[in-house]
Amino acid sequence: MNVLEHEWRLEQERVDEVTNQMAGRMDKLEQEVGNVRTEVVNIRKHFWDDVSINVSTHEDKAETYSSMRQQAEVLSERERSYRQAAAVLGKLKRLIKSPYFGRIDFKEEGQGPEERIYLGIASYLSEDEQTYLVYDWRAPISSLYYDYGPGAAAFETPVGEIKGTMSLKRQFVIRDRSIRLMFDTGVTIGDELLQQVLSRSSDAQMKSIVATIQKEQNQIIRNDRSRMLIVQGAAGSGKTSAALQRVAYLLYKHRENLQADQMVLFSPNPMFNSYVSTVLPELGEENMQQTTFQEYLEKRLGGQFEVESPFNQMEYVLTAVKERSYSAKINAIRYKSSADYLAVIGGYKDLLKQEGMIFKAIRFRGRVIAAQDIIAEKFYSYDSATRLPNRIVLLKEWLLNEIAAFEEQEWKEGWVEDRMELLEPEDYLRSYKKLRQIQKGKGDTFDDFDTEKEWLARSIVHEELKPLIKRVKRLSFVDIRKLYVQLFSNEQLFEQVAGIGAKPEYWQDICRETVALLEKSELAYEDATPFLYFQELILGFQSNTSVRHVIVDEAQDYSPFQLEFLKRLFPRARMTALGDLNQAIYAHGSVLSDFEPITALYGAEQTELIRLTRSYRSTQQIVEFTKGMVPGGEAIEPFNRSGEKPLVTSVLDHAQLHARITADIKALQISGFESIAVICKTAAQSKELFGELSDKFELNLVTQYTPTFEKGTLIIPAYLAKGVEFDAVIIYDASEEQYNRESERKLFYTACTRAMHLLHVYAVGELSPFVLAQNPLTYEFAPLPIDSSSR
Ligand SMILES: Nc1ncnc2c1ncn2[C@@H]1O[C@H](COP(=O)(O)OP(=O)(O)OP(=O)(O)O)[C@@H](O)[C@H]1O
Repeated sequence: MNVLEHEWRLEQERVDEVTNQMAGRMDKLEQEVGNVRTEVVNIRKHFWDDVSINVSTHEDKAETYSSMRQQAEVLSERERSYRQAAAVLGKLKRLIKSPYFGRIDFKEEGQGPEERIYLGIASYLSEDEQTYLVYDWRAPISSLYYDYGPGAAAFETPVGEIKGTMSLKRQFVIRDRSIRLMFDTGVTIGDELLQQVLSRSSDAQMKSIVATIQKEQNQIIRNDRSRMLIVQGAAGSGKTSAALQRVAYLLYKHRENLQADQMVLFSPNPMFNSYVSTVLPELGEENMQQTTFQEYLEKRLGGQFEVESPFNQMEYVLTAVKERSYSAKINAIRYKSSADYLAVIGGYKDLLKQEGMIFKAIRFRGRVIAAQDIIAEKFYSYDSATRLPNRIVLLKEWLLNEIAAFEEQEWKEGWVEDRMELLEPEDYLRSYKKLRQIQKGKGDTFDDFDTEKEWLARSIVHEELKPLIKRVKRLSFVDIRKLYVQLFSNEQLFEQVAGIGAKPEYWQDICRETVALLEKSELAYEDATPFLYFQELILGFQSNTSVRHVIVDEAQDYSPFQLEFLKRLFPRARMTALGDLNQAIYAHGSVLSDFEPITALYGAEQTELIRLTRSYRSTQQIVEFTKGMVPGGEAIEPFNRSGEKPLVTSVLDHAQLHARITADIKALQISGFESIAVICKTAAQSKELFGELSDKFELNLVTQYTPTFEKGTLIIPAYLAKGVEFDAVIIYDASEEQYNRESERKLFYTACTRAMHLLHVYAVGELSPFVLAQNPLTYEFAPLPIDSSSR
């Protein structure tokens, strides 16, 4: 038997020993969980049997109360034990099949013997609770595994750095309690293991990467210093993966005072949310909150406006190039997402402190309770040093008093009497009964016809005024919409806050379009965040102080407005912003194209930037082909995993394109590719292609409303494929006509970088310059067929 075989046998013996112990503990726990469950059920069933109820005297009442409390405490203690035992059992069920994935032998400088440390997804102690048989991958000592190879090594603990020497680093793949693979590794965590992991086929759900976290990713996961952590990473470099393991790490490190629902992930679309939702549960943690920025905007503005979705905006940007209003729209999008416009909104708010607020008159049945100018006058009579939102609150109180004073008189009006006569007998009776109850409480008698009539009249007025009072309480007397419109309809005002010459190109068109949409109660996507931001500056920010950590994926697609908004919305949270400049596909450009706005959010001293340049998703051949498409791409390093070169095929027309793609999909399915995506440029193109191909095989069309990510063959617009990956990618039409403008470069790059193992690019006619510019050695080329009979 050679050394390796001998070692393998010893390790398997240990696996057997540890998992046998686990099995023993699970048996005990299962029994315990069963017993506690029965107890809980019994206590609930007989709760009142053991409580002595006697309320005759004061003492008896106190005794009854204390006996009830005791019983409730017993119940909640038992429920707690049940939950705890069930959680441990759940953890063991996950651990037993694959108790650990790594081992390091480490000797601390100047301290006792060398220690063997085994790492798994959770820690596991020996029966006597003295020895860690498995360390949680998030324990301080576990970082040795990710940061060092054999040799001098050190790790941070809450009490300082511990130095020592690592003599062995070993990796395992254990399935069903048996070692399937075992490697002794160098500094990078086992290329062999990573090779294995990365050559798997893609999945409908993202996988955890704890066994193969790379050193630079570990820096992201364990970074707990900065208020803002920015990760700029190449496509497929593991930004999302690192962020999710980071959530798990933070939940572990701060388990005493951080819960999963205090962390929020902002994703690019709902489908992505479903794609990543299993990673944390796989690691034994509860999921964090997940949302999209659009969902938040809908929640806040959906009642007032029809808010355009970012995908509809994107569809317009990609398809309407030839429309007359196109350039104006693009300029509007850019300007309204810019730091300049953010400053304009801030300046406008400052101006409104002094003058210019617009209110809606408070009217009731056509009569004015408080006129616009009176409200404005009242507003500006408050101390100008008081913040706008506080002045609005004072104004609200004043208006409510005005309404109350109005109500005091209104019941005498003729319409009330008319209304009373129309009351149905049941309504009358109900009011009468209610009134009697109230009178009884006051100790008065109620027998006077006039009092009854007055009361009834007052209650009619009060009911009628309720909706108005509600609107005032919601502060809808502030005419935010008109105030916002002013910026685009009052040139002098705009110049006053923005300065002369600050207007973007196509200003007149932008103004016309903005006003027209708002009048129809529609809000373009580029206006939605500025509008909400402006509203909150005036009415006060709604903030969520319980959230402690915000993770923004695809942060390059967020405007400075949106980031500023998130900062204000979660004032007590730290932020992790993950992005890739080269995937900034929205027309408003990218915050990360210039780190300024994002760094400025919390200031340079509270901000850290980590770059990831190694790409893990795609084969070396795919990375070599795609990296040349984007500026700075030369810094992207492929992981050493080999595959076929991307295949670029030119076809004559769409009929031929469809025939080729159909044949390609069939061949890929036969070769066993489980997830195949045909990536189109737009939703419109995807829908059309789906119409062409859907009767040929099982096919799914992904739209902005698709809630979950499925395996199989699908058609998807490029911008919805962000963040996800497929075994094989077919680019629908990489022709010059489709991908030519500079703004389409990043979209094309994003589409191509979704491929893990295989990339096939088709084009009708002339190839896109983004393909032509690549080194011809990085791809295979099938030129235009001369003979169209090959169709
Ligand atoms: N350390 C790792 N071990 C194993 N797999 C990894 C590792 N890092 C990344 N991967 C894999 O690489 C792929 C890409 O990872 P991920 O989606 O997190 O990258 P990303 O940077 O967010 O990509 P993109 O910006 O292109 O959406 C995933 O399949 C992920 O599981």
